[in-house]
Amino acid sequence: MTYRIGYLGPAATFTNAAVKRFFGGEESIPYATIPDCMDAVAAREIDYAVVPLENAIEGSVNITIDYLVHEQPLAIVGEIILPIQQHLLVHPEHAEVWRQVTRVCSHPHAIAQCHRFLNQYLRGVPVEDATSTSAAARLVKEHPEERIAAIANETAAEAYGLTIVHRDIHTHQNNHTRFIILHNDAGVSLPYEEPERGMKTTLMVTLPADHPGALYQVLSAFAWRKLNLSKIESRPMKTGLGNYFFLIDVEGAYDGVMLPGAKQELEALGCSVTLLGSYPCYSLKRE
Ligand SMILES: O=C(O)C(=O)C[C@]1(C(=O)O)C=C[C@@H](O)C=C1
Repeated sequence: MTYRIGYLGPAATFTNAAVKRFFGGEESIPYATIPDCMDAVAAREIDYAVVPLENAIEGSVNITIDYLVHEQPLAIVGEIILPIQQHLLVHPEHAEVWRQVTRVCSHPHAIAQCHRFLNQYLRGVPVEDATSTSAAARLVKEHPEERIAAIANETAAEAYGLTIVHRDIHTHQNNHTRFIILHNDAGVSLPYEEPERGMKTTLMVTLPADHPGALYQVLSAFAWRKLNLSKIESRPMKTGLGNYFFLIDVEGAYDGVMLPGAKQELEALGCSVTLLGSYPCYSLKRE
């Protein structure tokens, strides 16, 4: 059976690279935005959506977290980590004069990953957001009459016939992005090899009321069970200033007694706890 995998398009985004390398020969379908891609899973147009969640330099992709929590409650069924290399691309006609570009376009997360380069080499040049890195590359291809640069990957340069005029322009070299695989059914397991990075569980926790030590109590439910947290992040509930939920990543699968026990303890304290997924974690190597 072939699966249909949705990703943030057009072709040659980093998300597309993660899908191609992880899902191999499955059918992949581009969507213009992350929410579109998630809605398509909910509507059962596709089997899985792959969306970016966090970058090593720029941090969380808030739209992914917020849409998952507030709008489209899909299950996280897998994680893929991909090495990220950002390059500066221009139309071949402008390769010699790339320092004279009049604007730089890319996905906001990619722009943020390259601030040092932009400050050093293209200070003062207007920077414009695109829906993805490859959407920016496509724009450059479609407007040879304008001197536009895109920040994107090598595959985008090939796909849109652009010249890479500066390689590896991301500010910190150890650049990686975490992508999550979303599905309608939390019970589905990925039909792939054993994950080399083991299992992880993501919980969304809201506190009953703000009081001294509330977060400490939450953390202690994990601490005395020796459950290792790999990430904790607060995001606004969007119900008013000062109201937050916490996203907590715990090493290990949601099985046995420890993690379900921690969830029960938090609920006994009056917290609301939602299991967003318990899933295998894969890492792709630099090609
Ligand atoms: O625009 C792309 O190429 C994407 O796949 C999106 C995205 C992101 O949202 O973080 C993915 C990886 C990189 O960190 C930069 C951009």
